[in-house]
Amino acid sequence: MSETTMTLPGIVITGASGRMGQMLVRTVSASNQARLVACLERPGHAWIGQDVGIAMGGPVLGVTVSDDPLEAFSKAQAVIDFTAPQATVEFAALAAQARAVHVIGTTGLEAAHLARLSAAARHAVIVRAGNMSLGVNLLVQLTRKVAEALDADFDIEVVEAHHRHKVDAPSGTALMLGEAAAAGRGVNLAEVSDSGRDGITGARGRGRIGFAAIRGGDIVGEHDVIFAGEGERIVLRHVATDRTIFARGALRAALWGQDREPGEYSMADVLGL
Ligand SMILES: NC(=O)C1=CN([C@@H]2O[C@H](COP(=O)(O)OP(=O)(O)OC[C@H]3O[C@@H](n4cnc5c(N)ncnc54)[C@H](OP(=O)(O)O)[C@@H]3O)[C@@H](O)[C@H]2O)C=CC1
Ligand SMILES: O=C(O)C1=N[C@H](C(=O)O)C[C@H](O)C1
Repeated sequence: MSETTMTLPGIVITGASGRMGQMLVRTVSASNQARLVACLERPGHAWIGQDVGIAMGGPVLGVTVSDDPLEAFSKAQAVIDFTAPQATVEFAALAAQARAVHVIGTTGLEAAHLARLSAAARHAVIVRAGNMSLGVNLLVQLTRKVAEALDADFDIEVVEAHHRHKVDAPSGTALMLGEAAAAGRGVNLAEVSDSGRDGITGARGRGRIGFAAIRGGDIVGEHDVIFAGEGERIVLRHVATDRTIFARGALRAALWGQDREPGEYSMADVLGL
């Protein structure tokens, strides 16, 4: 490794065998702005002890998959984490201890998880977003603007579609879009949210923000924000066709977070939106 390469920020990928984990390993190892320094999986995982490139069915990458986060984080400047809520809060405490930037793509986080992330962010930088793509983060801004411009004569519905393996609903992106719509309207999402309608639900309430989720096949991620009025309808849409958009966003966040003050940041901060 050259001296210049050694000075690049070192990145750890958690959940390296996952759909996003593998995409992140490819993106970081191909980057000339960062170094892949460690890959993590849980104890007992079949990949532990193997070279991550070989485990992925490709060429040797020179990084052995480990189950020791503390040791991995101690040699890194950033941790990119697309795993599951419980794992993410545990990684946040360890990343803060190591003063490594923690980029969190994990969705399905509840209030108790978010409180633990806020505690960790007192000591280190956390960048978290339910969607790390440029397109969705622009869509969030557009949603807020359209919601600001229209009154409650326009019903707002967020419809999302994902692959059959997704475990949380509404998606993290749908919630970001719902929050943006609520902010545009000057209301609190928790007070107007309708999700999972089924049976005799009664007529739609004025001013509610609805969510619907589709799960099937290999859909990467699709989101519509519908503003439905009398005689017209506005639909804002984002369609993801390749997970590299999320991985590129996450790497950008990891680089952006270097030398920032401890705290909680979003992709809107990273992208300057
Ligand atoms: N913000 C964004 O832009 C995006 C966010 N996501 C989110 O990222 C997350 C992961 O998605 P995806 O890659 O599709 O999921 P996968 O299930 O494919 O991958 C998750 C990985 O995390 C590992 N993991 C889960 N729990 C633990 C744990 N307790 N300790 C260590 N490792 C653990 C899994 O290991 P094991 O198999 O052993 O359970 C697996 O390797 C989801 O929350 C998803 O919504 C996804 C795409 C974009
Ligand atoms: O689980 C996924 O796959 C995705 N999750 C994120 C979400 O919950 O919105 C982002 C993207 O849509 C893919």
